[in-house]
Amino acid sequence: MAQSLLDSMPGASTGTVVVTDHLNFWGGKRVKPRQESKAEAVFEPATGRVLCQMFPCGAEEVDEAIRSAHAAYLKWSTLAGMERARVMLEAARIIRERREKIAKLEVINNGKSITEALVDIDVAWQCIEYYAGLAGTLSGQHIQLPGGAFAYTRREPLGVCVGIGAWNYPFQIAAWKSAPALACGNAMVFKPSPMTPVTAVILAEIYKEAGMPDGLFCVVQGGAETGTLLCHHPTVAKVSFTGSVPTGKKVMEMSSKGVKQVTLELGGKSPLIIFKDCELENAVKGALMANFLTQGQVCCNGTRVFVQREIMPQFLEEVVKRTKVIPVGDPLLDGTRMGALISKPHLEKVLGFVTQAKKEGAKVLCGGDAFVPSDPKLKEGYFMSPCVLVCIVFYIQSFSPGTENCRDNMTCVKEEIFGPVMSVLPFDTEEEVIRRANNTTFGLASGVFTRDISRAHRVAANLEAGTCFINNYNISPVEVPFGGYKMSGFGRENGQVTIEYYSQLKTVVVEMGDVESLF
Ligand SMILES: NC(=O)c1ccc[n+]([C@@H]2O[C@H](COP(=O)([O-])OP(=O)(O)OC[C@H]3O[C@@H](n4cnc5c(N)ncnc54)[C@H](O)[C@@H]3O)[C@@H](O)[C@H]2O)c1
Ligand SMILES: C[N+](C)(C)CCCC=O
Repeated sequence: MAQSLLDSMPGASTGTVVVTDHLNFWGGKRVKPRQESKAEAVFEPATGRVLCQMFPCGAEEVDEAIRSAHAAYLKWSTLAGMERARVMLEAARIIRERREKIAKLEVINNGKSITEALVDIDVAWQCIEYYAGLAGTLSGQHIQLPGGAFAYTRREPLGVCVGIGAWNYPFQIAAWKSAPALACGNAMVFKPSPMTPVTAVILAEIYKEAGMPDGLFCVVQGGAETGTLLCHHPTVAKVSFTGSVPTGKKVMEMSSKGVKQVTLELGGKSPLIIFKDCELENAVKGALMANFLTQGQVCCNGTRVFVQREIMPQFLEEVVKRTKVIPVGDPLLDGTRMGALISKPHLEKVLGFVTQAKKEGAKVLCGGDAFVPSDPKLKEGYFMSPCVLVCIVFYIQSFSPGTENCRDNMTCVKEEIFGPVMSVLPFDTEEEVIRRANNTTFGLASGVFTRDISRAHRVAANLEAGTCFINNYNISPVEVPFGGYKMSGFGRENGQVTIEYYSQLKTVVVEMGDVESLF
């Protein structure tokens, strides 16, 4: 069925696709929803049109999906790593072959530009390929003990893992969670965001087509209620969650009841520090990459841009000049660089942050307004113009003039906006900027632009964040671990280390002589 949906993609344009296929998947097939009365409309962000209905799964459906995943796990986990790798490589090949069609569907459901969606799909198959490569390398240790006795360790899967995804990278998040899970011999039940239910089920079909046992990767649709059922289910061994901090806390609390392992990939308010000795053009490009991918709806975005005072005028001039010419519009057109935000309420929330920033004394240097493209079919879309705020408060009574705190206390500098809004702040010294950069409860990412190699590594070592980009931003190859410090979460996705988050170690102790009993 997905093939028929994907087959309609080459000719598809914004405003033309309607998805009527069932979006649940377990037991090796799409499953008709049972709670039709609970339907929720899913919108195409670029047009505001209804794309499909999302029917949340109830307790019976969640249980059925988990039982189907468990049955598949019993088969899959007995295969050798190399056997699992072959199937995963075939899945990666199929995704690569259908990348344009999957990317188009992702754009229609999410609103991001086709240029970015193609990269997301490429990252997804690369991730599956990477973990296929690791599947055959999973091994334990051999430990020699006195008297010829020995012990060895086995790296074993956890069982049925749950993946819960956010709406900003729907297909990629499903791949980032499932690839390491399946490589280790687990099964996964994945719940996409209710706002982007469409493409995870395509991944499920591709996994099946590649040769995975029925049920190995299941998709259940729904929101908080369905997520709660998944976190409480006794058969589930682990929950890997991507989303906001408040929901992450709930997931952790629910999972703790069943002593389930948890990975939390949460929000951020990451600092990007630009020193006066930087290569300015690269720093400007880095700041744009740090703020405007996926309409700014990226967890690791460097939204607090600290610029050393001496280069502030040049930096602002260049960053504003380039922000003003970002082509915003139909996300399916090759020339578009910024599409639509995920929903109308989210767009209003982001615009509200800009209004609040103005009230608190920030200056809007460009953008920050709702944007209506000239194409009539996009009139109801959720577009806004990318915004640069400069957060310098001189003589506002409610703040202490002349101190750094007054700027850093603005709402736009403290809270995750999750939209195309860059806040620029001046700084003077390295010591000061590190203190201010770390003055947040988040710790997902960070960045530094400088030509001074010692300073770059010193700053990277002192920033409290899971990632520090030196002289670039938002580069995350699948070989490199990704995850947060502080309230941005724990556990990692990507890289070799993630194998540890989807497997457990068994120790086997072997006696070669007689038992020496104390009794
Ligand atoms: N660190 C990362 O890798 C990463 C990546 C993408 C997004 N994010 C973060 O995600 C947020 C935006 O995404 P969002 O709006 O989808 O987040 P969200 O927390 O609202 O929802 C995330 C997922 O959790 C589900 N959910 C909601 N309530 C639940 C509950 N009680 N139990 C179980 N599941 C529940 C949702 O249906 C959705 O699938 C931002 O804060 C962003 O920074 C983080
Ligand atoms: C691929 N990026 C741009 C690093 C985003 C990772 C997922 C975060 O929202």
